[in-house]
Amino acid sequence: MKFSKINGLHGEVTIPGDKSISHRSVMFGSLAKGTTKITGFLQGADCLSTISCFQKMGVSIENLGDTVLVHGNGLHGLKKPEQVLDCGNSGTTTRLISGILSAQDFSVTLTGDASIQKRPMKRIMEPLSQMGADITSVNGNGCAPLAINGRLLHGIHYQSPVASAQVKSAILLAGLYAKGETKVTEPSLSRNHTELMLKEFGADVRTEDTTAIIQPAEELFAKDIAVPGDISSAAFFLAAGLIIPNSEILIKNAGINPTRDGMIRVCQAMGGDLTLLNVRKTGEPVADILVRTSSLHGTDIHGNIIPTLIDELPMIAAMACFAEGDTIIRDAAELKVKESNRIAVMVENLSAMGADVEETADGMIIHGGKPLHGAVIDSHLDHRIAMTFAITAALAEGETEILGAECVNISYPNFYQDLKTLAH
Ligand SMILES: O=C(O)C1=C[C@@H](OP(=O)(O)O)[C@@H](O)[C@H](O)C1
Ligand SMILES: C=C(OP(=O)(O)O)C(=O)O
Repeated sequence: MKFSKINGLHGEVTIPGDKSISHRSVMFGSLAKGTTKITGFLQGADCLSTISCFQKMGVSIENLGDTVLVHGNGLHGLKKPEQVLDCGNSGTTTRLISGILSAQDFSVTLTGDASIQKRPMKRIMEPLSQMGADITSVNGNGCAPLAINGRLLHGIHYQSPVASAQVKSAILLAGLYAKGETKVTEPSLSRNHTELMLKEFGADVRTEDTTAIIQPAEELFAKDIAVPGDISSAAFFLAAGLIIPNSEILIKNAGINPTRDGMIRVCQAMGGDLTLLNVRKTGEPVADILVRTSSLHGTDIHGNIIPTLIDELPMIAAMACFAEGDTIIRDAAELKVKESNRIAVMVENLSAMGADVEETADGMIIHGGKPLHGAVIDSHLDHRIAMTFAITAALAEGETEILGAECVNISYPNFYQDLKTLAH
């Protein structure tokens, strides 16, 4: 797909549903008694993989488009699937479902696409095994396919070496079924949707500092969920509105959970003109964000803020190319184990466009201010990389071609249409 310069963005864009919350709504709804009505569900390929996995385990799920009805089977109502469960491209599906499956009374094999089969699963296999789970990597490489023989589990207190909501959630979900209390302490707080939502479904879960604590549950109960817009999807238009000259856009319905709002804080620290309007609660806090073209300056991004903007770092790195001075991103080694190695892929592609950017062991240094030119960009079939470069191309001289651009269907199927509408 080919992209070129944009002279300004104007108008409004309504952000599609949050991917993390959409996955969890289907999972927790499937384990609850009664019907969970989900509105604002993200119809991205990852969330459809989650629906398909639970349907294969006997849960009746009606996908009506924006609304999804999950007719839950109760905490102990999943059935052994007849086929292998295919998690597609979704790390969230693979890791969270593993926590649930470790405690069922059947065996199952989980797999996914070529990218999923390279992503690290030891990070969940180790703590789940400590809880008594029987979970193995079929090829012995610590990656999917995973063979899980459901077992009786017991609670643990796990000190996670990484701030990862997927690791934390896998353990908490296993903890729903375990004997005794389960605790997860992480080095800094990752997104807390599992804790907030499981509580709404009736589980006894609480947070103390960076420790999440769950008690075993007898039942979960259906709960209607209004999914807020995904701040990680909004991030592309936040950046675009700030860096594309002559822009003024209203980004509607963005979730602003404090464990996810690092992008907003970084844009402000760089001198971005952002105004949060109509701040409200639809389960989680939500706002409309007014963005205007701004002169940005470089910043230092490291420490506890990293998990709150982990998926936004590719876009932030590209945005920093248009800021005055240096932007230093540290403590972000997790980027290497996403859908692609997002440090290497960002440095490779930004450099191809003429940017002055250095790869470091746990991040990047971006020397802003160099004019960019069009190039052929390999998305490595990573949706965040494709969207980042569709925006970056809007500021580059000449044409940019993005290979594998259709992979945006993972998290934002209408992304290119929305960009086109704002550009007119
Ligand atoms: O729990 C979640 O929904 C997610 C957690 C993050 O992954 P990690 O837990 O691996 O950091 C994030 O990158 C991913 O897009 C979604
Ligand atoms: C890392 C991501 O997702 P997942 O881990 O669910 O594949 C992402 O959406 O950027």
